[in-house]
Amino acid sequence: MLSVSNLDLHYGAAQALRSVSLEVPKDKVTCLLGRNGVGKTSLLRAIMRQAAVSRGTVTWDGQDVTKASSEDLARAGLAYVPQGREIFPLLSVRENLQTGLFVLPRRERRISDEIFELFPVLGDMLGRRGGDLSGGQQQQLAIARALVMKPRLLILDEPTEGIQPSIIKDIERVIRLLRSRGGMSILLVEQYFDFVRALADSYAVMDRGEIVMSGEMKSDDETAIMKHLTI
Ligand SMILES: Nc1ncnc2c1ncn2[C@@H]1O[C@H](COP(=O)(O)OP(=O)(O)OP(=O)(O)O)[C@@H](O)[C@H]1O
Repeated sequence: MLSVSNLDLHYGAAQALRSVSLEVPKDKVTCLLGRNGVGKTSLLRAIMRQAAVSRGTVTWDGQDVTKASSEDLARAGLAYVPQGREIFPLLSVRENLQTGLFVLPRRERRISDEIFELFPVLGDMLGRRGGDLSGGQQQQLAIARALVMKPRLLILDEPTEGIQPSIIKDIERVIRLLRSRGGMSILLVEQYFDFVRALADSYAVMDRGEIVMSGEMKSDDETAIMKHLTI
């Protein structure tokens, strides 16, 4: 389980996270919701040690990882798909996928067939340059590259952003499959509530740097959640 307690994060004088606490239970899908600019990405970057916190702790399976390196976190089973995907545009699809292999023991360093069962389109495009893929295909590649690492926690930052509906459906199908298979926790950041409604086991809503609501995903809470997502 990932456990975040009382995180504060500042950009200069501006405070982006205010005593944020969040739990991501084992083998469940937890969704972090909130409007633009409320601090969702900052929280993910703090967890992944891409941004320095001014207070608070992050533990993973009971170990304090607040000061671990990004590489240690990857080896400990955390994989992060950032917003905007950040695939390598000049590398081929195969080479992009191979960049995820470094965290695995040497004898396990191969891309499993399962990746292409989840994302058949990537199997047809192995030699294509990442930068030549459509936005939706790049998102699939970014998720696949994270899955190559065989993570125990998959962190996805707005995977539906700017993606066409048919590929959103594909990504939803993959998350549903990973969830039903077990062995992986998922932390999904979204603004698009319709996407998470049926996928999430639990949720947290952020507003202005704080968690303002959280709990199990129940239809009773939808109206209150929506209030925080609309302007
Ligand atoms: N590197 C940075 N330097 C200064 N301010 C930043 C930086 N990154 C984010 N911010 C500010 O911190 C606040 C939280 O931003 P953050 O990106 O975490 O929000 P978000 O909820 O993920 O929004 P979005 O959905 O647009 O990504 C915003 O006011 C943003 O302008």
